[in-house]
Amino acid sequence: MSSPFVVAVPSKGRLQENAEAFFSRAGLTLTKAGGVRDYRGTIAGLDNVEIAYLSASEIAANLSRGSVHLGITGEDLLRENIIDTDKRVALIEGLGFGRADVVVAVPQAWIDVRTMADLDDVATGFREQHNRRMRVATKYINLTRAYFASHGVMDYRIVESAGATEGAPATGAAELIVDITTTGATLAANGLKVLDDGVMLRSQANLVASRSADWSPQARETARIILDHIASRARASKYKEVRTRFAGCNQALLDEAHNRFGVVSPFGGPTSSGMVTLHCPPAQIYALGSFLRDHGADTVSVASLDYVLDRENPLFAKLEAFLR
Ligand SMILES: Nc1ncnc2c1ncn2[C@@H]1O[C@H](COP(=O)(O)OP(=O)(O)OP(=O)(O)O)[C@@H](O)[C@H]1O
Ligand SMILES: O=P(O)(O)OC[C@H]1O[C@H](OP(=O)(O)OP(=O)(O)O)[C@H](O)[C@@H]1O
Ligand SMILES: [Mg+2]
Repeated sequence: MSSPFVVAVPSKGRLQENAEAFFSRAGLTLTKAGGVRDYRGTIAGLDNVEIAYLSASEIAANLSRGSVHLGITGEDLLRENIIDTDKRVALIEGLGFGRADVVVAVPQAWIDVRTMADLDDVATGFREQHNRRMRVATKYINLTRAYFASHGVMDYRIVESAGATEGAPATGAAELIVDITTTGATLAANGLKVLDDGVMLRSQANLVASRSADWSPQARETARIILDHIASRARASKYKEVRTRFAGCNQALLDEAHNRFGVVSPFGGPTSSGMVTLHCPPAQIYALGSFLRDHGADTVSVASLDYVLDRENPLFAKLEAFLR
């Protein structure tokens, strides 16, 4: 038997729920043979695929070392934990959940400090005045070093923080912090503010591929099938299906609909009786329906799409380009 194709999925919390829902929408049902406490699973109908339930940071580590082929984890963890991130892993697709900004935050009481340049001034002054460097509490050590260096801030030192980072300035453990924020509630509760140019990274959960996994021809074929499911669902959710039939429906009208509303006609132009099926971005549905009626349509029907299977698979194309 050949070695399994491994997909790493977050093992707890919001990321797990969202990741399972994401696979399920793509028609891929994850099942745990041994119940909720099992840390191995399968995908219904896909033999030789193993699901590994791991913490989000372990997923980044496993992708880096190649012990899983695909995984879902946050971009922040990838960029922090993998040197030369874009050489070791490919971020195939942002998934729209697990959103969090990695930010530089200082006490609100520092009213004159609004930017990284202000912070640089304060850092220099701090060192002269206190004879030691200003401390930054964070678990994002590599991201912080790179970002501070890119803004020319040198006079600081990092205090590694495992948790409750936002409390560090109040307890005197550090002068400022770098951490993730989603709603801003935790920063506000701790009397901190984000610098105007202090957003280091806008992170979200990504579908990620490992360069150093065992990419045998069979593994590539499995990836193609999984990514084909995902791409067909992604393509479907970008459009609604619009159908109509009226005598005045012609190619010129469709060209105008394409230019004005971003409509595509996947099955070609109108038939001789003016019947046509269009795909239209959801936000333009009403505008398109009005346009078609203005030009003679009596009825325009609009339906949601579950899957659109195209010959092209942009996600697999991205993986192939990365592995080349
Ligand atoms: N409000 C949030 N709190 C924590 N993580 C969040 C939040 N919003 C999004 N995320 C993302 O979720 C990921 C972290 O998930 P999680 O806390 O489960 O992983 P972990 O750090 O590996 O686990 P642990 O906290 O047990 O060490 C990161 O990519 C992070 O950006
Ligand atoms: O901007 P906000 O919406 O307030 O979210 C940010 C906070 O949420 C996370 O902690 P969480 O409570 O998830 O616990 P964790 O640190 O154990 O992940 C994160 O570590 C921040 O502290
Ligand atoms: Mg966490």
